[in-house]
Amino acid sequence: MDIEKVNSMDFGEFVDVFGNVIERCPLIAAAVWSQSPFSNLEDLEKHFFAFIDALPQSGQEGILRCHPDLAGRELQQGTLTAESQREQRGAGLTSLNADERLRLAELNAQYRARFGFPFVLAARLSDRAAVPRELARRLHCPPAQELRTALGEVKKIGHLRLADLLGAEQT
Ligand SMILES: NC(=O)NC1=NC(=O)NC1=O
Repeated sequence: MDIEKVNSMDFGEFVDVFGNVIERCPLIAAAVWSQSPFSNLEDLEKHFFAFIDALPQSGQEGILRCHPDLAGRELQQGTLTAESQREQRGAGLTSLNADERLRLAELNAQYRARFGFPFVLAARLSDRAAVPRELARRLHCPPAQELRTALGEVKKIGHLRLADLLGAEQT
């Protein structure tokens, strides 16, 4: 898909295509559409990220809370979005043994209890060994710093999802 195609989309098409660039936050795509036309992928991405950066902390934490846990209940129940399912499978999180799954569940619970939002990491850039290690490390970060780190991961996930969408059908 090229940027001309994106710029030709009406509101409904745009949100259909880009509504899950930020996990379960179609509002962001709905807001970004009004910034059309976009000069390229970087410009489109810049508007997604600017929306996130302009939110109050409650809104930014809300975005994090829209993310399913890594290797959590939704993965077990098969209720993940298609993108999230692909990302978590790609990181090997669908083939954890019982011990690995339990450890991740414990770490996720500790993290959420400390920060009030779930641990978010770009799974496609990680793997089954690195996820618990990174979670354990970030668990000790100061809350203000951890919010910034987690939002950085949301942007990495968004960047990869946008690249998939715009890179798709590239001949
Ligand atoms: N809590 C999370 O980090 N969730 C996720 N990271 C991804 O890359 N995909 C997800 O669903």
